[in-house]
Amino acid sequence: KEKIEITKEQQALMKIILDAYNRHQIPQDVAKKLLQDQYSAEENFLLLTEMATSQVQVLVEFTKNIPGFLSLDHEDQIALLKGSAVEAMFLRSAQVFSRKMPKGHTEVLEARIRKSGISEEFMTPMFNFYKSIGELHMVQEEQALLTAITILTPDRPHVKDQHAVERLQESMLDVLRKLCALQHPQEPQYFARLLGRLTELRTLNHYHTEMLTSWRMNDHKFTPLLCEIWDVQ
Ligand SMILES: Cc1cc(OCc2c(-c3c(Cl)cncc3Cl)noc2C(C)C)ccc1-c1ccc2c(C(=O)O)cn(C)c2c1
Repeated sequence: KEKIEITKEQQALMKIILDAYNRHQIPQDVAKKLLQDQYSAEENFLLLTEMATSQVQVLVEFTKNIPGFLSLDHEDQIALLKGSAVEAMFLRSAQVFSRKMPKGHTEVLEARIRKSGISEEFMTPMFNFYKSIGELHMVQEEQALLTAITILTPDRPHVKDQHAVERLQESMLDVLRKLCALQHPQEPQYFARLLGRLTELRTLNHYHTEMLTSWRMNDHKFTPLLCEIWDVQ
């Protein structure tokens, strides 16, 4: 039985990532609106757009706290953020569904997503993903590391120095691997299951692009920040 040891510097890295993950959350007033406003498809779309915009801001702050990220080439930093935003947001909203929010909020949020102009064909993979994340019962550290690993994916479009990104991602993957082994000793394949979710996440990118197109076809407007990060309009 190999002795799994998380080194001092890996513990320091873990603490930085976890603090950043917990420090940046959607402001309560935005989350509270979930329960108040009306339920028309229009209202729901606007609320979801507001949450997505707030979530992108949260994501940028989190990313800036990933050790080594700010030392990357500046254009690569942008390419990584644009390339991973949708996946990181699906990961976050899945985690919110599976655990974080007070009971009532989850149903309300699901109802709003289901009635916001997203066609059925994208609902199924989205809620299947939410369910598959929920079934993992990830601890905060695992969620934070998985988000950082998603952001540090080297083969995003337009990334020039992929090796520099790979090195950062590999150090995160090593900590996550050890953490999984320590947290789930009786489930040796748990780490592989987590990485499998990252593959499922990539398929959601494709659906999301179609979702954006269909919203735009119905003349839905996005905020400047979403237009910039998702290259729409
Ligand atoms: C739950 C959701 C949805 C969302 O995006 C909403 C959207 C999506 C889309 C869709 Cl529907 C599902 N998953 C990912 C995408 Cl990105 N695609 O386009 C839009 C808008 C532009 C209509 C953005 C953000 C949250 C979200 C995230 C975190 C929290 C949170 C906390 O951290 O404590 C509390 N609350 C209420 C949260 C809500």
